[in-house]
Order: sequence, then C-alpha cells, then structure tokens
Amino acid sequence: MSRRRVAIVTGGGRGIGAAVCERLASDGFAVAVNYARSADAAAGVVARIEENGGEARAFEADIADPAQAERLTVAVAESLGPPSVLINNAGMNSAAAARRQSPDEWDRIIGVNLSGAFYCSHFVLPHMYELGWGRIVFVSSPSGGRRPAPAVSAYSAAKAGLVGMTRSLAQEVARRGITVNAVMPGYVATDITASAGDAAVESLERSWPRIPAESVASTVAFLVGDDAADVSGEEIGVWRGGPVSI
Ligand SMILES: NC(=O)c1ccc[n+]([C@@H]2O[C@H](COP(=O)([O-])OP(=O)(O)OC[C@H]3O[C@@H](n4cnc5c(N)ncnc54)[C@H](O)[C@@H]3O)[C@@H](O)[C@H]2O)c1
Repeated sequence: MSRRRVAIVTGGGRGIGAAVCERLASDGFAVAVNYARSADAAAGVVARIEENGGEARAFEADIADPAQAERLTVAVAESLGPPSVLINNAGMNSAAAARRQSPDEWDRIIGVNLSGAFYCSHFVLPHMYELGWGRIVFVSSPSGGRRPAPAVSAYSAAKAGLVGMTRSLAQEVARRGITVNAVMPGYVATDITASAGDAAVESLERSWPRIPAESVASTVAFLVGDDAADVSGEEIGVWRGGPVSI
C-alpha cells in the first residue's frame, strides 16, 4: 500500500464487523471501529489490533442518526486522517410477520440497515473525492433478493435497497477512482442470526453451510485492495455454493 489509508467499519465491535476491522488492520489500514452501544466490545477489537501491531480507534455513533453519522466522519478525519474506505456493515433485524411488525420497527430496521449506510456514504464521499481514491462496501444479505426468507420484510427491503444503491452509486463515482460493491454473507453464526430465534437458527443451520466471519472479511479485503480497482457495482455472495436444498 503506497499511502496511509483510513477505513471506517460501522458496527465493528463484534461479529462480521470485528473480523473486518482485524483483517483491514493487518492489511495496513488505520481502522475506525464504529460502535453504537458496547464500548467494551469495540475497545476489545482495538486492543487486539494494537497487540498485533496495527492501528485502530473506537468511535461511538448510532449511524441511523444523520447527525451522528456526520460527527463520526469528522471525528475519524480529525484523529486518524481522511477516510478512504467505508465498510457499511452495521445492521439489525427483528423478525416478525408483516401483519405484526409495527411501523416503528419498520422504520428502525430501514434506518439502521439502509438509511444509515447512505448517511455514512454521504459524509465520507467528499473525502474520497478529494483523495481521488475510495472504496465503499455494503454488507447486504441473500434476503435482499437472491434468497428471500419469510417474516423479514423490512430487513429484506433494506438489504435489497443496498444492492440498488451499490449499482447506482458505482456508476456515479466511476470516474473518481472510487469503487462501490456489496457482499452477501450466507450464514455466519452471530448475534444477529441468534436474535432471529431458535426456529430461524435451526432452519439456517439446516439449509446453509455455516461460514466464518473471516471469510466475509477476506472478500471485503479483496474489494478494498488495489487488485479490485476494476470491480465495481457488483454484489458478491460469500457462501459455499449457496443454500443447500432440503
Ligand atoms: N450473520 C449472518 O449470517 C449475516 C448474513 C447476511 C448479512 N449479514 C449482515 O452482516 C452485518 C453484520 O452482522 P453480524 O452478523 O456481524 O451481526 P451482529 O449483530 O454481531 O453485528 C451487527 C453490528 O451492527 C451494530 N449496529 C447495530 N445498530 C447500529 C447502529 N444504529 N449504529 C452503529 N452500529 C450498529 C451492532 O452493534 C453490531 O456491532 C449486518 O449488516 C447483517 O445484516 C449477516
């Protein structure tokens, strides 16, 4: 890597985000570990990165709030330098039949998974324009179109929205040295999958080969590296052959 690069990973305190933070730090990025609630978990990720000789700092922000997304970007630029990599990983889900899901819950799921990813991109893009180089990766899901599941309308809509945003934004920034891609992890056992409940976890275990968070991290590492300079507007599934027929 010829120049210092600063990466923001939203929701970097645990799960896939934590694996992405650790991988990007080991690839030489200075990593901003964003978290919404658990300062301890984010501090743990920072400590592990520093023990391995990397550079990282934790930044609190609820990315579903545009003012906090803006403050996050400003704080990262001031303390680590202008961000040129943004991994829009933060996500949440609350499975419910459409007839039972409240409008508030719908708004929150769309707010974190879709609007938050837009807000962070919006505030980080000016830095990328100035640097003439940038990488944005959205963490979508098979639920966003390729392999929908029942009772996750809001989550599926948000994750499909990320795919639309990937394709549009990739074209918009194509001549600026900026690439925009999405990854779709198959099944990684994390808090978000556990929160779907025992029946959903059982069904995931039956139909998807479980993959480690590090597999998603290595795909992200490829997309933000120089070797992927001409890969943009793509959605890459990270799974072993897709769902297993049962
Ligand atoms: N685990 C899977 O099988 C799977 C499959 C497909 C997609 N995904 C996606 O991968 C991403 C990471 O999920 P995970 O599996 O590691 O689960 P996770 O629950 O461990 O991680 C989600 C992270 O997002 C953070 N977060 C939630 N709301 C936030 C907010 N408002 N502001 C900032 N951070 C916030 C959480 O604190 C947490 O760190 C999510 O976008 C999820 O939808 C996961």
